[in-house]
Amino acid sequence: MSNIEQKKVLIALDYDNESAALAFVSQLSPDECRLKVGKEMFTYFGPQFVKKLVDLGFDVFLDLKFHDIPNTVAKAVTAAAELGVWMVNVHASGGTEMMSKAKEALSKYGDKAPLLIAVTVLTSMDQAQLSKLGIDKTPQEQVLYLAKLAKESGLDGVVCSAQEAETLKAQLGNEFKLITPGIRPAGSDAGDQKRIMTPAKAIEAGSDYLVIGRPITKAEDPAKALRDINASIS
Ligand SMILES: O=C(O)c1cc(=O)[nH]c(=O)n1[C@@H]1O[C@H](COP(=O)(O)O)[C@@H](O)[C@H]1O
Repeated sequence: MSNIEQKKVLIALDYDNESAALAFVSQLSPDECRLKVGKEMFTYFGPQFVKKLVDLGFDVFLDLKFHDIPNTVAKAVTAAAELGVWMVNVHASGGTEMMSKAKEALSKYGDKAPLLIAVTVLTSMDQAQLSKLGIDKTPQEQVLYLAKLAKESGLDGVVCSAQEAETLKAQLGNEFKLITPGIRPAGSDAGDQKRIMTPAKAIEAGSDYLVIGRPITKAEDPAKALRDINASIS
């Protein structure tokens, strides 16, 4: 298995304890996965924690899902680029002006700019949840609609569920990256995730990267859980 194939897994480091997170990370190699830092760890441990992971040689996805006015988001993604992260995200529902301004702000980093990704419809949402927000489309239709806006705005890809991956690849092309959370190996607990798929099926459907948290971090042997998932998608 090549390193490129092995690095399709982005592990969601959703810990409330920095030492526990770092002890877990010490069992991993930057050749076998990338790491995602989200709102919980960033709020507890801040940019210093992100820097530690970057300094250990990991590609870091800073998952703060920025959603604000264009000026604020452009400055926030600039701060992410200064941290040296590999990927950063915004909510597509922040609009095309917000997304374009964020992309423009990263242009000065050239090859070193983080990938800029838009969240479409959260994988914890289903049709009933969308209807409650007054959105009359199916999750699939809404994801496609927002992903088209993200592409028009110059973004590098979207976060969606693997259930939409096939349609998005067909409509938006192979270069447009699909980052898919809601990944559950067969038999594992879905938890709060609604639109789920197994790692192998997600890759088959066209996912470029799999975001996986609890099925790895809460496993009895997390390093083995990662190895098993990598083996299942090789
Ligand atoms: O942007 C994300 O990473 C994200 C988007 C989304 O639609 N759904 C989603 O679950 N996520 C993140 O992906 C991770 C999934 O973790 P697990 O459900 O534990 O595998 C969490 O850190 C979520 O914040």
